[in-house]
Amino acid sequence: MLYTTEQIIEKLKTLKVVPVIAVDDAQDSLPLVKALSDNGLPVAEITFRSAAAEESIRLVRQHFPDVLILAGTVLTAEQVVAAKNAGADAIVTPGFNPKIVQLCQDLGLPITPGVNNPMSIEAALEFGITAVKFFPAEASGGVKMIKALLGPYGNLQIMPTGGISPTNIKDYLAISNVVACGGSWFVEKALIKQKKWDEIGRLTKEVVELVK
Ligand SMILES: O=C[C@H](O)COP(=O)(O)O
Ligand SMILES: CC(=O)C(=O)O
Repeated sequence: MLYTTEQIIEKLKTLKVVPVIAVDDAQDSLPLVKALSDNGLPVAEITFRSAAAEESIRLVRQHFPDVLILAGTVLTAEQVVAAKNAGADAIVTPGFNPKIVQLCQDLGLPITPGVNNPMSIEAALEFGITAVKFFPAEASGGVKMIKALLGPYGNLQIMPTGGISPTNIKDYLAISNVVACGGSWFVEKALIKQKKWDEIGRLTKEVVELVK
């Protein structure tokens, strides 16, 4: 089913954490998403940083119909179409690309574009978008920068990503405009490569407990 942006944001608010993943072998996405889902995180941002992204989204959609799938690192129109056809619930981009935003809006596909300054935020507002990714969060000034941006742009709903870890995630989530944080520390490429599903499950449980 197609969710609205509002429904996606509501789901993200309950989940609080979004695993940002890149798998080289699409088959790995199944035990990976099972480890996440079984341990309290039925969500994955599957990024087009690997050639296996489209197939991974398709497999996860087939095997885990209830898992929220965000397609991440979407940089081209072709990737938007591929992600939609494979069954992604929403598109996430690292930066603000008006062509990608327009295409998603034309397709009725929710998009959370990346912003990290007033200029990109105002570009998003021009498209009627108030739910944004703040990327790269830590390198762009982190919690301090978000608080400064919320002065003029107090109605934003924000998903910080980039440099989030167990040591700072609670500081981000303490800001009421932050709906969820993206992160890869518990789904690192090395863990996936070595098929450490139990370890990923353990780390997932840890982060779910941490943000409760
Ligand atoms: O760029 C990487 C992803 O957006 C997630 O960031 P991270 O690896 O710092 O958690
Ligand atoms: C970082 C991010 O938001 C992305 O790659 O989509």
